[in-house]
Amino acid sequence: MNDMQTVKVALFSPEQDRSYPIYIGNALLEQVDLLLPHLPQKRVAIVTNTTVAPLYLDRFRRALERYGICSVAIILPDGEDHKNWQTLNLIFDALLKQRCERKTTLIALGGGVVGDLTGFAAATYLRGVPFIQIPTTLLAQVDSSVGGKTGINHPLGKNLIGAFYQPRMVLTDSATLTTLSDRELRAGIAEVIKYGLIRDADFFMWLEQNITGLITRNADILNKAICRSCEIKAEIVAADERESGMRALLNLGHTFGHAIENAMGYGVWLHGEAVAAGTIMAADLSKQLKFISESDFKRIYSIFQKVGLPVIAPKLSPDDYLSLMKLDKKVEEGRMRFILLRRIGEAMMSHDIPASTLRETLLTCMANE
Ligand SMILES: NC(=O)c1ccc[n+]([C@@H]2O[C@H](COP(=O)([O-])OP(=O)(O)OC[C@H]3O[C@@H](n4cnc5c(N)ncnc54)[C@H](O)[C@@H]3O)[C@@H](O)[C@H]2O)c1
Ligand SMILES: O=C(O)C(=O)C[C@@H](O)[C@H](O)[C@H](O)COP(=O)(O)O
Ligand SMILES: [Zn+2]
Repeated sequence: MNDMQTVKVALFSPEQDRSYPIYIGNALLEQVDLLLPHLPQKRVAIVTNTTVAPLYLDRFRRALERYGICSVAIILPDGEDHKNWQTLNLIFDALLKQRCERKTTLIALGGGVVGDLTGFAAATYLRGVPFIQIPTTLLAQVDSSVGGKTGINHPLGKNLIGAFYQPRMVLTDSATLTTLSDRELRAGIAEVIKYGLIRDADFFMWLEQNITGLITRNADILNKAICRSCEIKAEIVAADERESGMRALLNLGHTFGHAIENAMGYGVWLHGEAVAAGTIMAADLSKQLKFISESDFKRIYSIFQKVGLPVIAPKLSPDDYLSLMKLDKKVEEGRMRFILLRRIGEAMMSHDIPASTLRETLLTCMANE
C-alpha cells in the first residue's frame, strides 16, 4: 500500500468547522503542497528536538523553501523529562525573539513529546496560533498527533497542565519510522493494540495475525495499522472532543500507566511500555469482575508479550499506586474511574471497583521485587 490515505477528523461546532485531514503515506515529508492550503502566512516555526533535527529538519526546510515558505527552527532537548514548563518557555522565548506572529503556523516535527509541547505552545502563544502535526514516531502517528490533547507533565503527574487544541492538519510520513529504534517502535504498538481492544475485535485479531510484520516494519502492515488506528481515534474524538464521555475509553491502561511513568521517573519507562503494563492491569480487573474470560485475558497478555512489551508492572506499594492514581484526570468527586474491557473490542468506564479487587489486581500484576 504505497498510496496516500486520508482520514478525516470531523469537528463541527455551531460557529466553525474545525475538521481536519490526516494524510498517511510513504515519503510525504517533502509534499509541501499538502501543507499549503493550511498555512495562512508564508512563514512557519518548526518545533523539533535534538534527535529528530539531524534526521529530518534540513530536508523538510529545503522542501518548504522550494514552495517559498521560510521557516524558523526551534530545537528542544529530547526526552519525556523535558516535557515541562522550562521547555515550553524555550518555545515562547524563541517565538518572541523571532517575532512570530498570530498567523505564523507552529509545526511539530517529532514524537509525542514535541507534539504535546508544540500544541500547548500554539494554544497559548498570542492566545492561539495555527498548528500542524508532523509525527515521526509510531506512537505519535497513531495517537498523540490526533485529537488535540496538548500539554506538559507536572512533577506530581502526567499531562496535568494543558489544553484541548486541534491541529489544522496531520502529515504522517511512515518512512520516518525507518530510523526509529526498536524499543520506541514497540512502545507505539502498545497504543495500536489499545484501539483493537477498546473498539474493534476484528482489528485486534488482524493484529494477532500480523504482529510479526508490524514488529519487523513491513510497510503495508505498518500503514494499515496506522490508518485503522487513526480512523478509530478520529471517530471517538469527533463524538466527544473534550472527553465528557466516550473519549475516556482511549485511556485504557493509562490510569495505571501514568502512575508507573511518574513513579519510575519520567522517561525511565516509555509511555507505551507503561500503557502496556497498565493495560494488563485493566484486563486483570476486567477478568476479576467477570467481564472478560481467562482465555481473552491470555490473548491480551500474549500479544503484548510477543511484541516484547512489559506485561508486569514495577513493584511499588499498593498505597503508592493508589495515591498516584488519585491524581488521574478521570477522578470525579474524589472517586477513581477505570476503563475496563467488557470484551475484546469493547471498553467501558466504571467507578464501582471494590477496593479489595483493585488491591488484588495491583498485587497480582506487579513484580515481586
Ligand atoms: N496528546 C495525546 O493524545 C497523546 C497520546 C499518546 C501519548 N501522548 C504523549 O506522547 C509522549 C510519547 O510520545 P513518543 O512515544 O512519540 O515519545 P517521544 O516524543 O519521546 O519520542 C520517542 C523518541 O524517539 C525519537 N524520535 C522521534 N522520531 C524519530 C525518528 N523518526 N527516528 C528516530 N528517532 C525518533 C525522539 O527524539 C525520542 O527520543 C508522552 O509524553 C505521552 O504522554 C500524548
Ligand atoms: O487522546 C486521548 O484522549 C487519549 O487518552 C490518548 C492517550 O493515549 C494519551 O496518552 C493521552 O495523552 C492521555 O490522556 P490524559 O488525559 O490521561 O493525559
Ligand atoms: Zn497514551
